[in-house]
Amino acid sequence: MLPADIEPVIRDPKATPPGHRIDLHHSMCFGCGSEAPVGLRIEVIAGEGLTVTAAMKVEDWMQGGPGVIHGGVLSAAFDEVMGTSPLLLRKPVVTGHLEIDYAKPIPLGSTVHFTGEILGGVRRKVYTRCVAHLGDPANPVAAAHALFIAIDLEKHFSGYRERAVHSQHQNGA
Ligand SMILES: CCCCC/C=C\C/C=C\C/C=C\C/C=C\CCCC(=O)SCCNC(=O)CCNC(=O)[C@H](O)C(C)(C)COP(=O)(O)OP(=O)(O)OC[C@H]1O[C@@H](n2cnc3c(N)ncnc32)[C@H](O)[C@@H]1OP(=O)(O)O
Repeated sequence: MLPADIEPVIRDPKATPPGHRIDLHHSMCFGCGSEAPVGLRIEVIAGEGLTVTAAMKVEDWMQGGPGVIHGGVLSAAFDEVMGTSPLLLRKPVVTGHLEIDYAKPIPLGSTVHFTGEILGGVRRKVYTRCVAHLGDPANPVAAAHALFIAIDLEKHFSGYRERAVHSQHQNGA
């Protein structure tokens, strides 16, 4: 999936320091928003270099097959974790392509641990990967690759902002 012309990218010196939450999105986001009525509420933590980590408790409402997580919920979680990582480059992005390998069923009640990293970039394209496990990094339960495209925030959302759902505490993103 990685292109032949992929180039190394460099963490921005002003990026969120390792160990701190990367918190530049909005509170009503399905993936990370603390005020979204339904959502994953994932906190993505900056790691060293081009890495991020996150954890997500698998709640009953995330059920797909009996007793296990729905694949789309896991996909959304991967999207959130990997989509936040380009903020280490101080680049806001949207998802262009996302692919998941589901290796093992993930039981309700478990905690999924994510480790993501930026692999490189080409022009506006940022290539990432992420691995998920349930506590033992040597036993992954799923893995993902995704391509994100850097955007101009104002331009990209200009035609949609009047539809935005706002929290009671802010005017929205
Ligand atoms: C403080 C402010 C707070 C505001 C917060 C709001 C947003 C913040 C955003 C991010 C920051 C924070 C955290 C993010 C957290 C989670 C992430 C979740 C992300 C999502 O869940 S987001 C929803 C799903 N996502 C979409 O809603 C995208 C719909 N889509 C489009 O909006 C356009 O499609 C777009 C913009 C992608 C491209 O359009 P465009 O016209 O700008 O550019 P263009 O087409 O030229 O593509 C440029 C280069 O990407 C290549 N390319 C494009 N698409 C490709 C594909 N699918 N496969 C392979 N390559 C692809 C081209 O081939 C070209 O490559 P090359 O350079 O080689 O020519």
